[in-house]
Amino acid sequence: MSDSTPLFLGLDASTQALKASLLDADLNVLSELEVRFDRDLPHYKTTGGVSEPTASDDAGTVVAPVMLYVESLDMLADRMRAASWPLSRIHAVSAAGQQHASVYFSRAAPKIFTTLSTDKTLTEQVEMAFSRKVVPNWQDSSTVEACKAFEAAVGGAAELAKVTGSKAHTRFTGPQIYKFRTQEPEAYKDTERIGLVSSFITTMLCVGSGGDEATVIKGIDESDACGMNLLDMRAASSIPSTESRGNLEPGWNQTLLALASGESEDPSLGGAAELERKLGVIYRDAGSSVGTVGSWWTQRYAFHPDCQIFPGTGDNPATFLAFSLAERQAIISLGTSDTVMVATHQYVPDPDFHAFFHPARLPSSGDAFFNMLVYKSGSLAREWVRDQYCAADWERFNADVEKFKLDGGDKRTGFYWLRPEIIPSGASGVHRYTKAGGDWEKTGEFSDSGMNASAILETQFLNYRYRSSSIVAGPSSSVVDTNTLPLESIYAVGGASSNSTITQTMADVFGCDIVKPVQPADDGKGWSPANYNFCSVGAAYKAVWGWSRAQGGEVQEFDDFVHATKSKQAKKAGLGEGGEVEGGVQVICRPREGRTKVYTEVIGEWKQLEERAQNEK
Ligand SMILES: Nc1ncnc2c1ncn2[C@@H]1O[C@H](COP(=O)(O)OP(=O)(O)O)[C@@H](O)[C@H]1O
Ligand SMILES: O=C(CO)[C@@H](O)[C@H](O)COP(=O)(O)O
Repeated sequence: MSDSTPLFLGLDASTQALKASLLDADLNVLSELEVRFDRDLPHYKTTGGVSEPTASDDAGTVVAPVMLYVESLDMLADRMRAASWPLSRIHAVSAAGQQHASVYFSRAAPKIFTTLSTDKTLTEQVEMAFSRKVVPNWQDSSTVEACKAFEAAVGGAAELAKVTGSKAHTRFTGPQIYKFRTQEPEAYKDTERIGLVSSFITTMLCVGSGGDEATVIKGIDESDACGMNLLDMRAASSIPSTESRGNLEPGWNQTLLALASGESEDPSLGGAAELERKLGVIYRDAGSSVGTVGSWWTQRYAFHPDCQIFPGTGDNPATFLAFSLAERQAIISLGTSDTVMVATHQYVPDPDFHAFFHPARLPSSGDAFFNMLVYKSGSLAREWVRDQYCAADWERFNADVEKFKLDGGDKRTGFYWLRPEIIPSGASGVHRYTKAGGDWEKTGEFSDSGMNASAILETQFLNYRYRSSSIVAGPSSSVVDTNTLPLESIYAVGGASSNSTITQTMADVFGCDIVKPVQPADDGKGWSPANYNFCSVGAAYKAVWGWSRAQGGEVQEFDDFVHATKSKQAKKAGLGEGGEVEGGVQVICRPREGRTKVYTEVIGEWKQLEERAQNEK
């Protein structure tokens, strides 16, 4: 790499850390850095990135101090400089932020953000730029009343999902704004703008001295806006003439804005029109720059004055971008919670899961979306089974999965909802069923405790397969076809994807390949697993895509751009494809002969049992 080649930065402001990835124009990840909130900024006294609840907090309140995020930016910038990252060669930056969480800018913010001194840190200068000192975290569940009001306003959970892509969720931004406006009307009045974490980081990248007060606070990315319960995602043609959604396309739903802003309760707060103004523009083209890096960054850290800033997006949309999914491909993240993301060209709203706009589509291209399923009972539930029944040992857990996996004989299944589950909604408790010839019967414990290991994995993957089938079938299909395999391949990521018994079971249940991304090894002698932070890397891919478009070359769809650039990357590294590596992706598990049939035969009955278990006390 010569000393003048352009570099690109992706940021990920997630729950527990602010992370950065440095890439070159061929999408090679060169280096990564992070600031971990609990460890590196202990004076904010957070645990897992969030504050201890205070006596005055409502039940379920989970927040973090906004200045924690500001100070993490100061610290990250210092770390990038200390690690000798060539900041002056960074040509474009894009950020990702934890979804749903909102940041409240005060009336003083535009002035503060355009009159900063380079000699001082952000932390020393911007405290008064926020009308709310805390950021409600995505784990917050204190807005149950607001959620009820949101669903009632449009005719129920299914209707709200049709309008906004999701039923009401306590963590979503609309219900959070409703709560803030109700509990702190004066602070709401003093709020100039409301952003998401992604738009807040994007804004902070543009601050300095001498900028334009009117535009220094940036708008909200269209894909991230889908996590707010405020954006009307319906096609314009399907909106009844009696409903309006403002001037933008797609735009904020006016009924929901009126509700969140308390239009009928306290007109002095400005109603829907004022809330719409506070939310600002929606960026429809994530590959179009929102401005250049602010003078605070150029003067203090020697960023190049032409460095372009691209709209920030949510952490899940950014992770989605790191994989450029084709239709019928999915990402399954086996982390603390399990998350499934499936790409689709149809808008598939469903109260069980979330629909988002594709986070990097050309305005001229057709519809593109992804659906996301979020499960609380991911690794924590698997760990519980391991600890209760498998001597707290993954090796033993794996051996039990193999020994007791379902076959053509006696059947058993279990549901392990240790905390109230998201899908199916509100399901809780541990429920086990067996079938030896006749009907399924509820049982206390299985005849062999090792059966729990296979039961939990099989039930989790049958669940993900069943819901993936309904996404792939599209909105018009009322019956889920469980005989057809929904997916062609799955990217497995997250901590538990290192366990090959788990990924093999996933391959068997879904009947498709499980893959992982690879990149040219540092020694140039082959491929190595891409173990980078996919979220900040996905954000950086978007910055490279947007920057390349601005260079006047051929305008490509994001996914085509990433595929073409990666093949170039492989060619440059002298690496051929073939064998287990194709398109920068390595197959790690293939379904075993005869195994998928076992699951296809049982999935219908399994679904009925899931409904039964959901209704059990
Ligand atoms: N060998 C393994 N087998 C199964 N699960 C594992 C294994 N190693 C790690 N995990 C699981 O991975 C989880 C952490 O995943 P990670 O993606 O790091 O989480 P997050 O990013 O959500 O904090 C742990 O809770 C653990 O149960
Ligand atoms: O709420 C959701 C998705 O709906 C979470 O996935 C948040 O987006 C936070 O993610 P992390 O900070 O844990 O990565």
